[in-house]
Amino acid sequence: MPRHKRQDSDLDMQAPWINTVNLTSTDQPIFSPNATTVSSSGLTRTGKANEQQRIAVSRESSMPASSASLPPAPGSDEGPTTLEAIMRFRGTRVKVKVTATHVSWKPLNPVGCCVDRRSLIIRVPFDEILSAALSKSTGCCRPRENSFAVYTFSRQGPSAPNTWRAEEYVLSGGSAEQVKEWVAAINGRVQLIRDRPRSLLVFINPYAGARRARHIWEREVLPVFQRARIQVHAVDTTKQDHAREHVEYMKAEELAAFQGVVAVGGDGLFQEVVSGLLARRARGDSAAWRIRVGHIPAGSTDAVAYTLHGSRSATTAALHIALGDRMSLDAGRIETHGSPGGAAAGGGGGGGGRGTPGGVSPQRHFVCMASYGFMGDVMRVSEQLRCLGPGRYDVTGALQYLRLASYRVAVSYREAHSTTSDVQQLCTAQCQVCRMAGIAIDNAGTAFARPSVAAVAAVAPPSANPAGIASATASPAVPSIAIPNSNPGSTVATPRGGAGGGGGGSPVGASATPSSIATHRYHFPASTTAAAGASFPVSTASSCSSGSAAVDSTPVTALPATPASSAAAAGAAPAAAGTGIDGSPGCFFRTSSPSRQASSLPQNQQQQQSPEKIATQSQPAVGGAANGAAASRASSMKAEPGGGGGRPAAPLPSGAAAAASGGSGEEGWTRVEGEFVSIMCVITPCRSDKSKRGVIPNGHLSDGRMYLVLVSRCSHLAFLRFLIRMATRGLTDRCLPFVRVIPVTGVRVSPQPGGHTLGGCLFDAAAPESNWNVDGELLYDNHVAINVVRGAVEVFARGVETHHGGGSSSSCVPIIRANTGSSVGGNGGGSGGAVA
Ligand SMILES: Nc1ncnc2c1ncn2[C@@H]1O[C@H](COP(=O)(O)OP(=O)(O)OP(=O)(O)O)[C@@H](O)[C@H]1O
Repeated sequence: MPRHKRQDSDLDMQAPWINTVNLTSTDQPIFSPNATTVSSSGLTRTGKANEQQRIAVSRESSMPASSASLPPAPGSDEGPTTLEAIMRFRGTRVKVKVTATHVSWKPLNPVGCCVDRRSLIIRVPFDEILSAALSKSTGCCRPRENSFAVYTFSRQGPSAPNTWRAEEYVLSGGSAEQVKEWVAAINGRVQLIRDRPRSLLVFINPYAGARRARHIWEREVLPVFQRARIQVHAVDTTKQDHAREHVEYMKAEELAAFQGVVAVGGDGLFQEVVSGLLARRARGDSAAWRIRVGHIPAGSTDAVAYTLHGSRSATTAALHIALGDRMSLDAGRIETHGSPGGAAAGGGGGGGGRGTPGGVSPQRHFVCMASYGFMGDVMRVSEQLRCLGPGRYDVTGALQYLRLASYRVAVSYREAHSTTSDVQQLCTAQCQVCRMAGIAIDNAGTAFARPSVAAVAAVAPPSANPAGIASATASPAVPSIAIPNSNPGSTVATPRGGAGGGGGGSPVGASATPSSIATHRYHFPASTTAAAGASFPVSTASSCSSGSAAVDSTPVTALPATPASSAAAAGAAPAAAGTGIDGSPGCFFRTSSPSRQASSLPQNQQQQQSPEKIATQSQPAVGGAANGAAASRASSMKAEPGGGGGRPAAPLPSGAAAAASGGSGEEGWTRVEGEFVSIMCVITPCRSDKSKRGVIPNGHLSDGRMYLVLVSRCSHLAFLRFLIRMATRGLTDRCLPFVRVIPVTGVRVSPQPGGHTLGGCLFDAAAPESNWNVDGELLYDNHVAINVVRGAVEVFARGVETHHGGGSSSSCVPIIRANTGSSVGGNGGGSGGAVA
């Protein structure tokens, strides 16, 4: 057999050297300061440490050109050099070193003027190495024999620091024995790194994007996984919801065999995997907690991968997975619950298995954005034009721009705490905002930092897990808002779902009445972000005045959601304590119509004043009475013609009044009603090719907040400015006079009677309402409640890195290695990492 053939097979060998190296004595563990005790014979007691020991020993016994345990360089924190040898790299003699943290080499002698010396100076930390293997490469300047490859990656430099490419550095040693020794040493160290996945379940959507998912998988991803010695179980999806159902209903022991689930496709496929995992967790399956999710971008938009990695490169995403990156990611949970019969309007009778027998409010999760209005319209039409491929979004975007419909909607939101530093700090790999948010909430009762099964059960539909409800009630730390199911017949229908009639849907049913569900709420201080923009005629007042974040453990009655129940509560309520208008503390506040408000506005805002009406209230929610009072006050204020506070008002149409009570009757909730071109809930920065900095550049991956973006009815020119702003610089509060960006933790949206207005030349009578576009998937019920689930899933990602220059492969700022072990600076990082 030719030599290189034999070397080929070495790639798949799992540390063959372990049982063959002759052990001699040594007195210290070499590769990890935390290694286990070394016995007098030089043998360590655990398998893991055994490897270390053998590596340590082997370097003494068989390295002709090696020098053992050199003293650390002055000022070095990398420990002693454990291996050293003279080898050849790209035809040049180099001195190669292995320390506790990295492998490095540099030329021994001055190189010729035609050779870039910097390209020969390489330093690769172990946690950036996939593996080492006897080299199978042959080439004009690569020796066939006695060489080995170090598989790692490099960053593309300042222009695209977050786009990585796989690298293979080939070093040739003096003898076959020496080369094997080095391969063993490097692999032994790499295997000590925690959290590297060993086995992955992979879903490939062959129809995603430009239908290149299979190609991308085979050409770009599989080679990386092979280099990292990851076993894969790949499944081609055959229908919509295939991945979700597979993940949700596969046996627990089967799932437990994997460290992660990877979606090769678009955002929709990723969302399916997340939904499947969360559904398992809601059922109390603890195995689902340790499963990480990865996204290989092969879809049309790929906002998830772009947001997580700052790049849309499939190789980059594969490398993040292979390196075992780990971080928590917030998800938005969107529940439909409002429109009688509306949920079924999408057809499909259950959307390929997403139906919910028993009429439980169906849930969807998103990790980028849920949007109603413009984006929903774009998605609805583009789903019918999938034959155009990814370009369909441009076509339908242009059509919807011409149409420019605005929709009458009531929005209630619960504002989140934010500080000036929060809104100035970008979410990068070492994001302090996300970290501090976790700490703050941990201190407040370990509520969100790592949601317990009970916490998830508490947000599940009531009868799905009665025990979960009990847990939530008993634990004051669970900050969930229970959404009563007011629409027993509601289902989510999906565009391509078959007439499933609910088959395969979540096996839950609703039996508890809203009032039986005890919930607990956070109280956050008033938003300084909102306060900073005082010229916008929207009240920043809310009941969030309790100072630092704290958990209110007082059970409160779940909100009435139906117009009927809200109206009843309103009628029974005594007057509430809201006083003062336009700046008066703690009371209702409303904006007047553009013409009435104009005199009190700055010049630029007079031109394009939004028509929405705002009602907030700040008195504590004490159940239906307060809610009703708030509703009744809000109703009268909204109908009041003068725009000032406290004056008598004509009653609103019944629909509007009912909607007011549903949202504003609770402490900390603000209600907005108006005509909007677009409503978006953005939970992460939401980066994509179309918005490279992100829709919300200051959004965070795991801070427990999302951003409510309200775009009021405006002219075509104004909306074009909005689109350009979103694509180039991203959105901030009041970046345009008709745009609000509000950090929130909960949102409820109800389309209002009055339907929509077409601002443009295209008439679309079939769409009096828009649709929710949830990370690229359509929802067919427009009455929704959206909440943040902090740290809902763990993903194979580290966040966007900040480039700091430098010439080697590691040219970015150091990353918090939450996923790596011991000497690489790891700080632990959750569960699941297995060391072979
Ligand atoms: N084999 C299949 N046939 C039909 N639909 C599928 C199949 N596999 C997955 N799907 C569904 O197709 C939808 C779109 O898939 P996906 O998100 O992967 O691609 P995309 O829409 O082109 O990309 P993006 O979401 O980034 O725009 C998802 O709802 C997914 O559930």
